[in-house]
Amino acid sequence: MNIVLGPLPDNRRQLCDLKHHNTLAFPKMLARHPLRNPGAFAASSRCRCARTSVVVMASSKPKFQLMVNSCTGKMGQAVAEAALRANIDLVPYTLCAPMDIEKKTHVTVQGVQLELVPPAVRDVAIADIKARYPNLIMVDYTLPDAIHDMVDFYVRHNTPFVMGTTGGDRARILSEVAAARTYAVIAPNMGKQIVAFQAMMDMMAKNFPGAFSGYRLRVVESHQSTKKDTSGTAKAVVQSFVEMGIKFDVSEIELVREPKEQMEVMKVPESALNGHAYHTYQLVSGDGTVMFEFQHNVIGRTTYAEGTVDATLFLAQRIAEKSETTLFNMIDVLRAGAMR
Ligand SMILES: NC(=O)C1=CN([C@@H]2O[C@H](COP(=O)(O)OP(=O)(O)OC[C@H]3O[C@@H](n4cnc5c(N)ncnc54)[C@H](OP(=O)(O)O)[C@@H]3O)[C@@H](O)[C@H]2O)C=CC1
Ligand SMILES: O=C(O)C1=N[C@H](C(=O)O)C[C@H](O)C1
Repeated sequence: MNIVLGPLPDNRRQLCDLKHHNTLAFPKMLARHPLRNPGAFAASSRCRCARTSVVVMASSKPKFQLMVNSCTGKMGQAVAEAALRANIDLVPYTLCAPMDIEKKTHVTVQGVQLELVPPAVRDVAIADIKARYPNLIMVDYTLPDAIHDMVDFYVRHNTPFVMGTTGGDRARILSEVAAARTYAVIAPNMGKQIVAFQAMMDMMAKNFPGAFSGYRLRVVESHQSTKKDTSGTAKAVVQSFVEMGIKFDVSEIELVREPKEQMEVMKVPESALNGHAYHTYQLVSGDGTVMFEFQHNVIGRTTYAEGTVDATLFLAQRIAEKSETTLFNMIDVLRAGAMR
């Protein structure tokens, strides 16, 4: 007889199914049962006795270790903090930009020291890090200038990664990562509700192409003055509007980076000048009689950091089950019900 055990939430029933087994014959399996020890339960574990063969398909939480790169930066720091909140094993290293490591060797996240690994030594260091942390996933929030170099690094070392960094040649990045079959989640926005908004716009474009033809689009985005590039989120959303029939080039997106204008025009609170993301998309009909406006305004980094942690958990699950698909975006993570 074969019993195939399905994923959660059937685990309660699974435990009942297991009760008829002689527990002495199955000590290992019962010890690894998700209800007893969720962390240690591996996908596709197999257990046999004289009477019954049990193939366990469920995996509640695959074990992995997370290395958050660029923890000297705002998002790197926020993601590392979110990972600690989620009790994820944080690897005590972080890739950083070229710097003088004679002067600074570590960065601290919530009291945890992470050793800085600059580009000059990272290709050597990674072998040792992978040996010590065999189920390694990396998170990348570096800068548009560094994005291709970082992608090449993850691909070269076949290191699964979640990338929120914007900029670069997105088509080139996606095709390179897909061709290498390196497990990855890549998206310009990790905030759950913003991802849902993007999915909605995408569905509208697919279902009603041309629905807004003849409309004029105005896109205004405001971010902290240190942000050099145009919002990656705005660029992605504009793509859906173009598919809905609107003529618009991403170079027409209006960037607000001046603190005075941010406070007076965009109504950004002073306390958020160093970390905010305000986006407004306004669509007006050709004759000016109809207007639509969509807006998402975010203060701080928490929503993006939490979404990034969700993406790492999702990716760990896909790796554990040896998913045929290796490249994902945040809409995939949302659709899988993997966002808390
Ligand atoms: N997907 C999403 O939801 C979100 C995406 N983002 C994107 O994330 C990126 C980072 O944003 P943010 O954290 O605010 O920016 P920051 O400027 O605060 O941080 C960038 C970090 O990257 C480091 N860095 C630069 N080059 C390298 C390199 N070669 N290797 C390793 N680290 C490097 C910088 O180091 P140093 O300072 O020494 O140069 C810095 O610590 C941007 O592209 C932004 O648009 C931001 C928020 C949400
Ligand atoms: O740099 C930021 O801050 C953000 N960058 C992402 C983008 O460019 O779309 C996401 C969000 O806007 C915050």
